[in-house]
Amino acid sequence: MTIMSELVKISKTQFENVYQCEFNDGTTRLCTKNLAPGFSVYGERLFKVEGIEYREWNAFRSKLGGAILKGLKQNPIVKGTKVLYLGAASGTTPSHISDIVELEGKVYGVEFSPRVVREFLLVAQHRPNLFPILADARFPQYYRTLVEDVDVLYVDIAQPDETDIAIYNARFFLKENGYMLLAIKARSIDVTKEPTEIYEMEVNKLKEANFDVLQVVQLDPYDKDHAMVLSKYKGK
Ligand SMILES: C[S@@+](CC[C@H](N)C(=O)[O-])C[C@H]1O[C@@H](n2cnc3c(N)ncnc32)[C@H](O)[C@@H]1O
Repeated sequence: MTIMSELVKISKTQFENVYQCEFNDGTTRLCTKNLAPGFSVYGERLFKVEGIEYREWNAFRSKLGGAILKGLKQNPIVKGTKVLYLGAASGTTPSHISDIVELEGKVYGVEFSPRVVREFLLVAQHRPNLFPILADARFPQYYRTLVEDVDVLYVDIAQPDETDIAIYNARFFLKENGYMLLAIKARSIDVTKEPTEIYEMEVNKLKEANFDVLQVVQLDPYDKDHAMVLSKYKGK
């Protein structure tokens, strides 16, 4: 475990269970309380304050972290939230969500690459609220018996038809008035169009599928040509 000696101050942010850490070199970082003390997931720094261990949350490695720093107005993920996460990869962002929802919440992480899921399983070993599922998000019927209805659907699969896949999963699992966080990678959808044009196209798909779009946060410089769309599901 790496203990940081130069941490000078830790303070709450407007978001539950998300903190701001200040270091003596003048830098600030987001951080979360480590639900799995002693374990770093992606090489992030760990440090203890008054007996509680925190983890640095690198916004260059996590689009939710980037969205928070770029002005996300509301984070629907709080203590106790049940989340279905599509595109969990090796668990970087899911691990911070696992910290935020604490043991009262659950994070079901769907990932279709077996190699990556093996790493995700190691992360989940120390986190009882994290449930890895090896499956293709295009076919929610294969994991419908493993996942309950959720408060939040988080989607980060960088596929050209990602928004359609997200909407399809929402119909299976997202509670009425539940929230969706959709990370859009403009270049996966159409390299010939301006990113803002693509965000608008995807937002229109959400509106047609009965979502209220609450905010579109552009993630540059943390993720170039990406946006995070926060929306609320009005039901089937
Ligand atoms: C950009 S990465 C996700 C990073 C991760 N969300 C994080 O912040 O830690 C996208 C992931 O989605 C996965 N993926 C892409 N298409 C998928 C699909 N149809 N079903 C499940 N996973 C998929 C890829 O294998 C990849 O690991």
